Amino acid sequence: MSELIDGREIARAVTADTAEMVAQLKARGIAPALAVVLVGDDPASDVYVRRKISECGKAGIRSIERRLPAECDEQSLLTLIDALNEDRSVHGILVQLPLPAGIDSMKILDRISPEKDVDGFHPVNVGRLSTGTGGLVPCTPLGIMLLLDTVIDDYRGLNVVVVGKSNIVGKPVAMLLLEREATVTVTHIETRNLPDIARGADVIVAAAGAPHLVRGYWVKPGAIVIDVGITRVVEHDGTTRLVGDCATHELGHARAVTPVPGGVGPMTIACLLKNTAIAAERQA
Ligand SMILES: Nc1nc(=O)c2c([nH]1)NC[C@@H]1CN(c3ccc(C(=O)N[C@@H](CCC(=O)O)C(=O)O)cc3)C=[N+]21
Repeated sequence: MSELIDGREIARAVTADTAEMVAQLKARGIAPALAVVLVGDDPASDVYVRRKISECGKAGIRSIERRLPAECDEQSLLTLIDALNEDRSVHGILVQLPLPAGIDSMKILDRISPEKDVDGFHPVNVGRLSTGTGGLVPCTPLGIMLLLDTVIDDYRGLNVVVVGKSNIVGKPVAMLLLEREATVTVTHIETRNLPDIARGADVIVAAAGAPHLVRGYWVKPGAIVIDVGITRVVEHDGTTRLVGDCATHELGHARAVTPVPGGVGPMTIACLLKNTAIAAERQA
Protein backbone atom coordinates (compact mmCIF):
# COMPACT_ATOMS: atom_id res chain seq x y z
CA MET A 1 0.00 0.00 0.00
CA SER A 2 1.09 3.55 -0.63
CA GLU A 3 2.27 5.73 2.24
CA LEU A 4 -0.16 8.44 3.36
CA ILE A 5 1.61 11.77 3.83
CA ASP A 6 0.13 13.24 7.02
CA GLY A 7 -0.44 16.92 6.30
CA ARG A 8 -1.89 17.60 9.73
CA GLU A 9 1.21 16.31 11.50
CA ILE A 10 3.64 18.12 9.19
CA ALA A 11 1.57 21.32 9.52
CA ARG A 12 1.83 21.06 13.32
CA ALA A 13 5.62 20.85 13.02
CA VAL A 14 5.72 23.90 10.71
CA THR A 15 3.53 25.85 13.14
CA ALA A 16 5.76 24.84 16.06
CA ASP A 17 8.76 26.30 14.14
CA THR A 18 6.74 29.44 13.43
CA ALA A 19 5.82 29.76 17.12
CA GLU A 20 9.52 29.68 17.95
CA MET A 21 10.29 32.35 15.37
CA VAL A 22 7.42 34.47 16.73
CA ALA A 23 8.73 34.10 20.30
CA GLN A 24 12.15 35.37 19.16
CA LEU A 25 10.54 38.33 17.39
CA LYS A 26 8.53 39.16 20.52
CA ALA A 27 11.73 39.10 22.56
CA ARG A 28 12.92 41.88 20.22
CA GLY A 29 9.70 43.84 20.78
CA ILE A 30 7.98 42.82 17.53
CA ALA A 31 4.52 41.23 17.85
CA PRO A 32 3.65 39.64 14.47
CA ALA A 33 0.11 40.44 13.35
CA LEU A 34 -2.06 39.24 10.46
CA ALA A 35 -5.09 41.12 9.10
CA VAL A 36 -7.69 38.92 7.41
CA VAL A 37 -10.21 40.75 5.23
CA LEU A 38 -13.49 39.06 4.36
CA VAL A 39 -15.97 40.66 1.98
CA GLY A 40 -19.51 39.30 2.07
CA ASP A 41 -20.90 36.32 3.98
CA ASP A 42 -20.10 33.24 1.90
CA PRO A 43 -20.32 30.38 4.46
CA ALA A 44 -17.31 28.48 3.04
CA SER A 45 -15.10 31.59 3.20
CA ASP A 46 -16.34 32.17 6.72
CA VAL A 47 -15.18 28.69 7.79
CA TYR A 48 -11.73 29.20 6.26
CA VAL A 49 -11.28 32.64 7.79
CA ARG A 50 -12.28 31.30 11.21
CA ARG A 51 -9.76 28.48 10.87
CA LYS A 52 -6.99 30.89 9.83
CA ILE A 53 -7.69 33.10 12.83
CA SER A 54 -7.78 30.23 15.32
CA GLU A 55 -4.48 28.84 13.95
CA CYS A 56 -2.83 32.25 14.39
CA GLY A 57 -3.33 31.84 18.14
CA LYS A 58 -1.35 28.57 18.14
CA ALA A 59 1.70 30.40 16.77
CA GLY A 60 1.32 33.44 19.02
CA ILE A 61 0.38 35.64 16.07
CA ARG A 62 -2.11 38.43 16.69
CA SER A 63 -4.98 38.35 14.19
CA ILE A 64 -7.26 41.16 13.15
CA GLU A 65 -10.48 40.38 11.31
CA ARG A 66 -12.02 43.03 9.05
CA ARG A 67 -15.40 42.41 7.46
CA LEU A 68 -17.11 44.35 4.70
CA PRO A 69 -20.64 43.77 3.41
CA ALA A 70 -21.05 41.88 0.11
CA GLU A 71 -22.50 44.96 -1.56
CA CYS A 72 -19.60 47.26 -0.54
CA ASP A 73 -17.90 49.16 -3.35
CA GLU A 74 -14.36 48.61 -4.56
CA GLN A 75 -13.23 51.96 -3.15
CA SER A 76 -14.10 51.07 0.46
CA LEU A 77 -12.02 47.88 0.16
CA LEU A 78 -9.11 49.87 -1.34
CA THR A 79 -9.36 52.39 1.51
CA LEU A 80 -9.25 49.59 4.09
CA ILE A 81 -6.16 48.08 2.41
CA ASP A 82 -4.44 51.49 2.37
CA ALA A 83 -5.04 51.81 6.13
CA LEU A 84 -3.64 48.30 6.78
CA ASN A 85 -0.62 49.06 4.54
CA GLU A 86 0.07 52.17 6.62
CA ASP A 87 -0.42 50.46 10.00
CA ARG A 88 3.07 49.50 11.23
CA SER A 89 1.63 47.08 13.80
CA VAL A 90 0.19 44.93 10.96
CA HIS A 91 2.73 42.68 9.17
CA GLY A 92 0.53 40.52 6.94
CA ILE A 93 -2.63 41.24 4.93
CA LEU A 94 -4.84 38.56 3.43
CA VAL A 95 -7.95 39.38 1.39
CA GLN A 96 -10.03 36.22 1.26
CA LEU A 97 -10.84 35.08 -2.28
CA PRO A 98 -13.11 34.83 -4.18
CA LEU A 99 -14.34 38.44 -3.95
CA PRO A 100 -17.95 39.29 -4.88
CA ALA A 101 -18.64 39.85 -8.59
CA GLY A 102 -18.15 43.52 -9.42
CA ILE A 103 -14.92 43.82 -7.45
CA ASP A 104 -11.79 43.54 -9.58
CA SER A 105 -9.58 41.07 -7.65
CA MET A 106 -6.43 42.01 -9.57
CA LYS A 107 -6.87 45.66 -8.66
CA ILE A 108 -7.31 44.72 -5.00
CA LEU A 109 -4.30 42.39 -4.88
CA ASP A 110 -2.21 45.08 -6.62
CA ARG A 111 -2.93 47.48 -3.76
CA ILE A 112 -1.55 45.28 -0.95
CA SER A 113 1.98 46.28 -0.05
CA PRO A 114 4.25 43.48 -1.43
CA GLU A 115 6.05 43.29 1.95
CA LYS A 116 2.72 42.48 3.65
CA ASP A 117 1.39 40.21 0.90
CA VAL A 118 1.45 36.93 2.87
CA ASP A 119 -0.57 35.21 0.09
CA GLY A 120 2.21 35.95 -2.40
CA PHE A 121 -0.35 37.11 -4.99
CA HIS A 122 0.99 40.64 -5.66
CA PRO A 123 2.64 41.00 -9.12
CA VAL A 124 5.96 41.90 -7.43
CA ASN A 125 5.95 38.61 -5.50
CA VAL A 126 4.82 36.69 -8.60
CA GLY A 127 7.79 38.19 -10.45
CA ARG A 128 10.19 37.41 -7.62
CA LEU A 129 9.00 33.81 -7.55
CA SER A 130 9.50 33.43 -11.30
CA THR A 131 13.08 34.70 -11.00
CA GLY A 132 13.75 32.86 -7.73
CA THR A 133 14.64 36.02 -5.86
CA GLY A 134 13.09 35.74 -2.44
CA GLY A 135 9.67 37.38 -2.24
CA LEU A 136 6.77 35.95 -0.23
CA VAL A 137 5.78 32.55 -1.68
CA PRO A 138 2.08 31.56 -2.05
CA CYS A 139 0.95 29.38 0.86
CA THR A 140 -0.43 26.31 -0.93
CA PRO A 141 2.59 25.87 -3.26
CA LEU A 142 4.96 26.37 -0.30
CA GLY A 143 2.98 23.80 1.68
CA ILE A 144 3.16 21.33 -1.22
CA MET A 145 6.97 21.69 -1.33
CA LEU A 146 7.23 21.07 2.42
CA LEU A 147 5.12 17.90 2.02
CA LEU A 148 7.26 16.72 -0.91
CA ASP A 149 10.44 17.45 1.06
CA THR A 150 9.41 14.70 3.52
CA VAL A 151 9.66 12.06 0.76
CA ILE A 152 12.11 13.58 -1.79
CA ASP A 153 15.60 14.90 -1.10
CA ASP A 154 16.82 15.48 -4.63
CA TYR A 155 14.41 16.86 -7.23
CA ARG A 156 16.97 17.17 -10.01
CA GLY A 157 15.63 15.71 -13.24
CA LEU A 158 12.48 14.25 -11.68
CA ASN A 159 9.49 14.31 -14.03
CA VAL A 160 6.75 16.30 -12.34
CA VAL A 161 3.35 16.71 -13.95
CA VAL A 162 1.24 19.56 -12.57
CA VAL A 163 -2.45 19.28 -13.46
CA GLY A 164 -4.02 22.75 -13.35
CA LYS A 165 -2.66 26.16 -14.34
CA SER A 166 -4.16 28.48 -11.72
CA ASN A 167 -2.34 31.56 -10.46
CA ILE A 168 -2.80 30.28 -6.90
CA VAL A 169 -1.41 26.75 -7.26
CA GLY A 170 -0.48 25.39 -10.71
CA LYS A 171 1.77 28.20 -11.97
CA PRO A 172 3.56 29.01 -8.70
CA VAL A 173 4.21 25.37 -7.73
CA ALA A 174 5.71 24.85 -11.20
CA MET A 175 8.12 27.75 -10.50
CA LEU A 176 9.17 26.28 -7.14
CA LEU A 177 9.77 22.86 -8.71
CA LEU A 178 11.80 24.40 -11.56
CA GLU A 179 13.93 26.16 -8.95
CA ARG A 180 14.78 22.69 -7.58
CA GLU A 181 15.68 21.53 -11.12
CA ALA A 182 12.78 19.17 -11.62
CA THR A 183 11.49 18.73 -15.17
CA VAL A 184 8.05 20.28 -14.97
CA THR A 185 5.11 19.73 -17.31
CA VAL A 186 2.13 21.98 -16.63
CA THR A 187 -1.11 20.52 -17.96
CA HIS A 188 -4.74 21.59 -17.78
CA ILE A 189 -8.23 20.77 -18.87
CA GLU A 190 -7.41 21.31 -22.58
CA THR A 191 -4.30 19.10 -22.53
CA ARG A 192 -4.46 16.20 -25.01
CA ASN A 193 -3.64 12.69 -23.78
CA LEU A 194 -3.45 13.80 -20.16
CA PRO A 195 -3.45 10.22 -18.76
CA ASP A 196 -0.49 9.34 -21.02
CA ILE A 197 1.45 12.41 -19.89
CA ALA A 198 0.64 11.71 -16.24
CA ARG A 199 1.86 8.12 -16.58
CA GLY A 200 5.36 9.44 -17.29
CA ALA A 201 5.45 11.33 -13.99
CA ASP A 202 7.54 10.58 -10.90
CA VAL A 203 5.41 13.18 -9.10
CA ILE A 204 1.86 14.33 -9.90
CA VAL A 205 0.46 17.54 -8.40
CA ALA A 206 -3.31 17.43 -8.98
CA ALA A 207 -4.73 20.96 -8.74
CA ALA A 208 -7.49 21.12 -11.33
CA GLY A 209 -10.46 21.32 -8.96
CA ALA A 210 -12.00 18.31 -10.71
CA PRO A 211 -13.13 15.58 -8.29
CA HIS A 212 -11.44 12.18 -8.82
CA LEU A 213 -9.88 13.33 -12.11
CA VAL A 214 -6.64 11.41 -11.51
CA ARG A 215 -7.41 7.69 -11.79
CA GLY A 216 -5.28 4.67 -10.95
CA TYR A 217 -4.24 4.05 -14.56
CA TRP A 218 -2.84 7.61 -14.78
CA VAL A 219 -0.27 6.86 -12.11
CA LYS A 220 3.00 4.99 -12.63
CA PRO A 221 3.88 2.44 -9.91
CA GLY A 222 6.00 4.14 -7.26
CA ALA A 223 4.95 7.69 -8.18
CA ILE A 224 4.20 10.35 -5.55
CA VAL A 225 0.78 12.03 -5.77
CA ILE A 226 -0.14 15.36 -4.17
CA ASP A 227 -3.88 15.99 -4.12
CA VAL A 228 -4.72 19.71 -3.95
CA GLY A 229 -8.43 19.37 -4.78
CA ILE A 230 -11.05 20.27 -2.17
CA THR A 231 -14.51 20.03 -3.71
CA ARG A 232 -17.36 20.06 -1.23
CA VAL A 233 -20.11 17.59 -2.17
CA VAL A 234 -23.49 17.33 -0.49
CA GLU A 235 -24.60 13.81 0.40
CA HIS A 236 -28.19 12.54 0.13
CA ASP A 237 -28.63 13.04 3.88
CA GLY A 238 -27.57 16.70 3.61
CA THR A 239 -24.12 16.30 5.18
CA THR A 240 -21.10 17.54 3.25
CA ARG A 241 -17.90 15.73 2.38
CA LEU A 242 -14.64 16.93 0.81
CA VAL A 243 -13.52 15.22 -2.38
CA GLY A 244 -10.04 15.57 -3.83
CA ASP A 245 -8.81 15.57 -7.43
CA CYS A 246 -7.51 11.99 -7.11
CA ALA A 247 -9.28 8.63 -6.93
CA THR A 248 -7.08 7.79 -3.93
CA HIS A 249 -8.64 4.32 -3.50
CA GLU A 250 -7.16 3.39 -6.89
CA LEU A 251 -3.64 4.54 -5.98
CA GLY A 252 -2.40 1.60 -3.91
CA HIS A 253 0.51 1.23 -6.36
CA ALA A 254 1.74 4.79 -5.74
CA ARG A 255 4.69 5.30 -3.38
CA ALA A 256 3.01 8.07 -1.38
CA VAL A 257 -0.19 10.10 -1.60
CA THR A 258 -1.73 12.98 0.34
CA PRO A 259 -5.22 12.53 1.81
CA VAL A 260 -8.16 14.94 1.50
CA PRO A 261 -8.89 16.25 4.04
CA GLY A 262 -5.69 16.23 6.12
CA GLY A 263 -3.15 16.75 3.33
CA VAL A 264 -2.46 20.03 1.57
CA GLY A 265 -5.23 22.06 3.33
CA PRO A 266 -3.62 22.20 6.78
CA MET A 267 -0.26 23.05 5.15
CA THR A 268 -1.79 26.09 3.42
CA ILE A 269 -2.74 27.56 6.78
CA ALA A 270 0.57 26.62 8.44
CA CYS A 271 2.41 28.41 5.60
CA LEU A 272 0.22 31.49 6.01
CA LEU A 273 1.42 31.75 9.62
CA LYS A 274 5.00 31.08 8.52
CA ASN A 275 4.76 33.84 5.90
CA THR A 276 3.37 36.25 8.50
CA ALA A 277 6.38 35.61 10.76
CA ILE A 278 8.76 36.02 7.76
CA ALA A 279 7.03 39.27 6.78
CA ALA A 280 7.29 40.60 10.36
CA GLU A 281 10.98 39.69 10.48
CA ARG A 282 11.66 41.49 7.18
CA GLN A 283 9.75 44.59 8.27
CA ALA A 284 11.74 44.77 11.52
N1 LIG B 1 -6.60 35.04 -0.19
C1 LIG B 1 -6.82 33.73 -0.06
N2 LIG B 1 -5.82 32.93 0.37
C2 LIG B 1 -6.03 31.58 0.52
O1 LIG B 1 -5.11 30.85 0.92
C3 LIG B 1 -7.33 31.05 0.22
C4 LIG B 1 -8.31 31.94 -0.23
N3 LIG B 1 -8.03 33.26 -0.38
N4 LIG B 1 -9.55 31.47 -0.56
C5 LIG B 1 -9.91 30.09 -0.39
C6 LIG B 1 -8.72 29.17 -0.49
C7 LIG B 1 -8.93 27.79 0.12
N5 LIG B 1 -7.99 27.69 1.20
C8 LIG B 1 -7.92 26.61 2.10
C9 LIG B 1 -7.22 26.68 3.27
C10 LIG B 1 -7.25 25.63 4.17
C11 LIG B 1 -7.97 24.49 3.92
C12 LIG B 1 -8.02 23.41 4.92
O2 LIG B 1 -7.57 23.58 6.04
N6 LIG B 1 -8.58 22.26 4.61
C13 LIG B 1 -8.70 21.17 5.55
C14 LIG B 1 -10.12 20.88 5.99
C15 LIG B 1 -11.18 21.68 5.35
C16 LIG B 1 -12.60 21.39 5.82
O3 LIG B 1 -12.83 20.42 6.55
O4 LIG B 1 -13.46 22.16 5.39
C17 LIG B 1 -8.14 19.92 4.92
O5 LIG B 1 -7.99 19.85 3.71
O6 LIG B 1 -7.84 18.99 5.68
C18 LIG B 1 -8.66 24.39 2.73
C19 LIG B 1 -8.62 25.44 1.83
C20 LIG B 1 -7.27 28.84 1.30
N7 LIG B 1 -7.63 29.72 0.34
